[in-house]
Amino acid sequence: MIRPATRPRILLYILRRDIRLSDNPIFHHASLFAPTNNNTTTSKPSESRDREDSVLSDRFSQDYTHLLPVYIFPANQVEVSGFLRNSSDSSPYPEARSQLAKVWRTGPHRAKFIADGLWNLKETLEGLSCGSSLEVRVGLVAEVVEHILDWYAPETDEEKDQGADVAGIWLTADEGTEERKQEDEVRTLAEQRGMEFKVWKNETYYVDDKDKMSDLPNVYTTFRKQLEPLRSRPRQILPTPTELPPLPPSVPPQKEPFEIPSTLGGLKEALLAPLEKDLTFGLPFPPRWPESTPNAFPFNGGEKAAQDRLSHLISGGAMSSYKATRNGMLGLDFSTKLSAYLNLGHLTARQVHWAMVDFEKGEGPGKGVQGYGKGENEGTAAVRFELLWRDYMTLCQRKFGSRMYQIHGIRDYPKSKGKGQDLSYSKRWRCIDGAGGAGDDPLKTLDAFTRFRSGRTGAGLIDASNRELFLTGYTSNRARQNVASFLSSHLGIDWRLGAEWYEFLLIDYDVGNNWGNWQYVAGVGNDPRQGRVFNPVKQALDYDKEGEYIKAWVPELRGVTINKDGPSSGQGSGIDQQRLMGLYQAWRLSEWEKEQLGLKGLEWVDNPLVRINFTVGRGRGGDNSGRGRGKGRGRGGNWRGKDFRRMGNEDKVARTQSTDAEF
Ligand SMILES: Cc1cc2nc3c(=O)[nH]c(=O)nc-3n(C[C@H](O)[C@H](O)[C@H](O)COP(=O)(O)OP(=O)(O)OC[C@H]3O[C@@H](n4cnc5c(N)ncnc54)[C@H](O)[C@@H]3O)c2cc1C
Repeated sequence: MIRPATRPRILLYILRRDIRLSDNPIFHHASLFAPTNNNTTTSKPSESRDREDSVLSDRFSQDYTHLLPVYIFPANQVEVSGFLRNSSDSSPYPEARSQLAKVWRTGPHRAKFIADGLWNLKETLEGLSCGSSLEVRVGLVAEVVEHILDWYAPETDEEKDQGADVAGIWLTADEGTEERKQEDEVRTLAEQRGMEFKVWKNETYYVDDKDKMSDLPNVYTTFRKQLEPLRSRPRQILPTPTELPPLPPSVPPQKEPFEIPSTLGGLKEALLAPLEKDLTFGLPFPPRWPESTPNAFPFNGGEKAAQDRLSHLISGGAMSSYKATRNGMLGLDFSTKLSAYLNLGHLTARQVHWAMVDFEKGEGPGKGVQGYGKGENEGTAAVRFELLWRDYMTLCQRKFGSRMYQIHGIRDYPKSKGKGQDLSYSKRWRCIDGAGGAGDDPLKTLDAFTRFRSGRTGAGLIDASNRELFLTGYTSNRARQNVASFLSSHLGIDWRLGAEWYEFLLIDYDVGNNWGNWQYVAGVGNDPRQGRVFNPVKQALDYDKEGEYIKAWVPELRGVTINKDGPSSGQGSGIDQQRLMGLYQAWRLSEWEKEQLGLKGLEWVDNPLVRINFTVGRGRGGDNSGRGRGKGRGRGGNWRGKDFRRMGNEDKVARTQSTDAEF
């Protein structure tokens, strides 16, 4: 049928975790429908590499006159009651809380970061001066899409002449099970109405050339070896559009009973209002910001902020020194802090790769920085290695689907005599509903989980990390590994509670990366060396050598003096390690010192959840063999098995007793 040229043909673009204009296949393709279609690229070296792969060779049967980009806050994942038009209205949706711990699914830190990203994109689109913009909606994704389609659907002949057709719906693939369900529902709507429907590949991957998930190895190292050398793998990035089809002449409003604020401040307020009704988030002793402790993640969300961060990492030399600093816990640049930008789609891993290539070739910013123009260095190689971990966890999400969220994880246990897996081989967990088979008292388990969340376990490193996470939405990879190991191994608590808590708080939360990493550390995921346990005292000695991180976030312990010129216990550092023991676990301080520092009577000092008996000093109780030393991705320095053998010759501490949770 030939339609009148004036009748708008709308392409509906449902944005999800692809909140950027650059290296975005949907915006790139939509730009081909722009009225003048004279797209040019920006002149930055890393953005000027046109791709010639299959994405660009797609041809579309439709042509579109208008582009309607819509971002939807999904009501099952983000609490949307703050968007209600009238305070007397109530939300038609249940609260967006997690299944087990019933905590919010999206906390304040991530909510603000998402809002920043949306506003930045909206302003960027409007800045193109071609009539484009971004619309924000709240609700269940399929319901919102249906509302938009219904609003445009003509009911009378007159409307048919004046109206517009939504002729296609595009969105970017996402691997979570809920996201896949959304996709299916929207596909059904599109098919029912005879529209074009296309799910575009998620372009934030570093490589992603695995189409058959049965080919994905269950061990990361095998996967990585298939792809090495990593520097030669990534595809080119897409040019940034300079013109897009305009918004349709009229745009459906947000469905009642909600309304969308017209400013960034208003958007944040609406997102935060329900969360701020209880700022303790259910904790009797919520962490408070310690005086003079800086935030290690003071960044705003958005494509511009992501690009600024990337430039800073390259020009300031942090990318090149990454290998040496990545296990840090304090400060701005010990690691890239790009995860949130990548996971919300403000940046792609390929943009990171090509920016590093420019540096390595001496073509982009960073002149004068060590390694400029000298090819791949230890730091840039290590960043690529980690970006591939991100791919891998995301692909595991695609491969294993809902098994990522099951208590027994993705591990294959032997078949039982009848059918199915014989789960008697698997670990028993302490659960807050008592269903984990550990014979625990659910109330005590809940109490321990509450203390864990509050940063009041008595293990300094764990408490510092959990307080930091609560207050900032970020904590380092080193700290995350210890925290996850502590909850799942030392406390024996259902690791999924920890994963839900992280989902609530992390700015960089990503379904595959969060649940995959929790499984990995809890020993039910794809770690080929199962049963590893991180010893948080040993780890603190290795990575918080002077206790600065613990003191930063657990201010009650700032009075514990560490003699830097004292006997070094053979470490040669001059740090008195006996003193550190009291910082790493305050129960080890003398009664006199506890009294002096006002620590007496604090539950986490007097009754820690776990007492890790640990001796410092060469040759005391340790096994110097170095057997079983951690290899691979820097997860070493941890302890394996019941006897907690020393893992490396460099270790000067030995654990003399096994630990048991004291609850
Ligand atoms: C229990 C636990 C939960 C985690 N949850 C998440 C999560 O929800 N989202 C998330 O992005 N990462 C998660 N991680 C992985 C890792 O801790 C973060 O990616 C990293 O700390 C983010 O900081 P960064 O960007 O400075 O990382 P960098 O050290 O600078 O690494 C560069 C990039 O590589 C990727 N990366 C690094 N380490 C990992 C890893 N172990 N697994 C997958 N990708 C990695 C990230 O995209 C990161 O931005 C988790 C790790 C653990 C142990």
